[in-house]
Amino acid sequence: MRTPFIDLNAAVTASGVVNLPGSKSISNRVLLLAALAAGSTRIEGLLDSDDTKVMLQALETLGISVERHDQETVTISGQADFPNKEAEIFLGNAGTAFRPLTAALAVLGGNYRLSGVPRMHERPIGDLVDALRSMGGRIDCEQNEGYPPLKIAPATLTVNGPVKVQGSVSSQFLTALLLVAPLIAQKTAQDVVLDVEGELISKPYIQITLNMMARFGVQVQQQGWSRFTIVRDAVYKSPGQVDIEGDASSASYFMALGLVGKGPVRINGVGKNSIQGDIRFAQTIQAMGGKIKFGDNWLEISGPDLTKGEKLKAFDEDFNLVPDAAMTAAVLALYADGPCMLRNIGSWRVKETDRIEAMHKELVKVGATVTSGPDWLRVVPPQASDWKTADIETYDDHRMAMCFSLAVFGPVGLRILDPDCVAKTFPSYFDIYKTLVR
Ligand SMILES: O=C(O)C1=C[C@@H](OP(=O)(O)O)[C@@H](O)[C@H](O)C1
Ligand SMILES: C=C(OP(=O)(O)O)C(=O)O
Repeated sequence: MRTPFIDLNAAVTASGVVNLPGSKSISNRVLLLAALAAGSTRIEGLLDSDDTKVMLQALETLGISVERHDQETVTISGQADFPNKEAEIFLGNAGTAFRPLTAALAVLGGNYRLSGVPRMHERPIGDLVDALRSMGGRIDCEQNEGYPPLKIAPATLTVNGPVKVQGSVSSQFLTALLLVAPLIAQKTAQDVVLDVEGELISKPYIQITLNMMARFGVQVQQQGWSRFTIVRDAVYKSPGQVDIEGDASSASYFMALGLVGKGPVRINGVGKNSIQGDIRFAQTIQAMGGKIKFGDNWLEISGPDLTKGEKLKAFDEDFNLVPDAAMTAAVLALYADGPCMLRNIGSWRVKETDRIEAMHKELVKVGATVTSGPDWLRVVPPQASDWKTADIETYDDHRMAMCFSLAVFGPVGLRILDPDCVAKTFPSYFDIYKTLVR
C-alpha cells in the first residue's frame, strides 16, 4: 500500500550530513555494460531503486547471472550476448533502462516485448527506433508509432555509412546507440559512425556514457557533439570492479536545503571530481547566494539567513545541460528577490510527467505567479502574505515530490501527495530529509 500523503511543517533551518545513494545514470549504464562485457564485474555503490530494479530484473530475465551481495553490491557475469532469445520485459518508467535495452535487444536479436507503466507508453522513442530500423533492426510499435510498447524480432544488421540519430528530444537515444555500437561493429565487421541530427540536448549525459564505455575498454572518437565513431575491433572488457559515485541530481535537493535552511549541509558521495553534469547545479546555488566547500567526493553548503528577511538572488538561466536539477531551481525561485526564468527546458514535457505543466500548477498553489511556454517557465516569488498551504500533486514524478519538500521555508507547511513515488530514484529521500529539516 502506498502512503497517501506526507505532511511537512513550516521549517526554518536545515543542517546535517547526507550520504547519497548511487547515481541512477551511472548505475544503469554500468549494469548493462557489465552484462555485455567479457568477464565478471563487481559493482559497489549501486543505486537500489525502482529504475535499477527493473534493469537488474531485465538482465536476469535475459539470462545474465547476477550475484547480489547486499543492496548496493552485485557481481554480474558478462556475456557477449543475451542467452534468452525470447522474453517479455517490463521496465516501469525507467528511460535509462528502456532506451538502452531497446537498442541492445534489437542489435543482439531475438523475440522480445518491452513495455512499461502507462506514462512510459507516452514517452517518445521514435528517433531511436528509426535509427535502429535504418540498420535493418525489426521493431514494431504495438500501439502508437514512435512509442512503447515495442516488439522486437531477430534481424540481420547492415551499416551503410553514418547512422543518423535525432538529438533534440532526448539524449538517451544517442546514449543507447553509443552503448551498443561496439556490438554493431562486431556483427557487421565495420566501423560505426553516429551522426547527430538537430541540436543535441542534455549533453553531459553523453559524457557519462563515453566515460563508462571507456571504463569498459572502448574509446569513442568524438567530433564535437555531431559525430561519434566506434572502430570495428572495439570490444567491452570488464574492469573487474566499478565503484559508483553518489547521484548528483539527488544531491541538488540537499544543496538547496543548505541554501534555504542556512546549513551547513554536508553531502557525501559527489564532489569536484564528479563525472555527472548535475554537479554544475552547484554554480546555480552559488549564484543564488550559497557558499560551497568542495572536496573530491563531498560538498558542504551554507546559505543566507532567510529568517532575518534575507532573500536568494533571482536567476535567468539556460538549464539545458542540467534538466533534472533544474526542477530544484524552479522551487528555489520561491525565495528569490525577483522573478526567475528557466530557459531551454523543453525536454521536461516528455519526462515522468509534463514537468512544465506540473511545476506551473503546483507553484501557483503555494502562492507564486507563474507563466510558461513550450520550453520555459517564469516564476515570480510570492509576497510574504501570498504564501498558501496546499496539497501538492506529484504526478507519479519522484522529482516533483522531492522538489516540493523544499517549499516549506516560507510561513506555511504543506502536504505532499503520493510521496512514495520517490522510489523511482531515491526510496529513502523523506527519511533523510527529516533528519535535516527543523
Ligand atoms: O541518460 C541519462 O542518464 C539521463 C538523461 C536525461 O534525459 P534526456 O536526455 O531525455 O534529457 C535525464 O533527464 C535523465 O534523468 C537521465
Ligand atoms: C527524466 C528522468 O528519468 P528517466 O531516466 O526515466 O528519463 C529523471 O529521473 O528525472
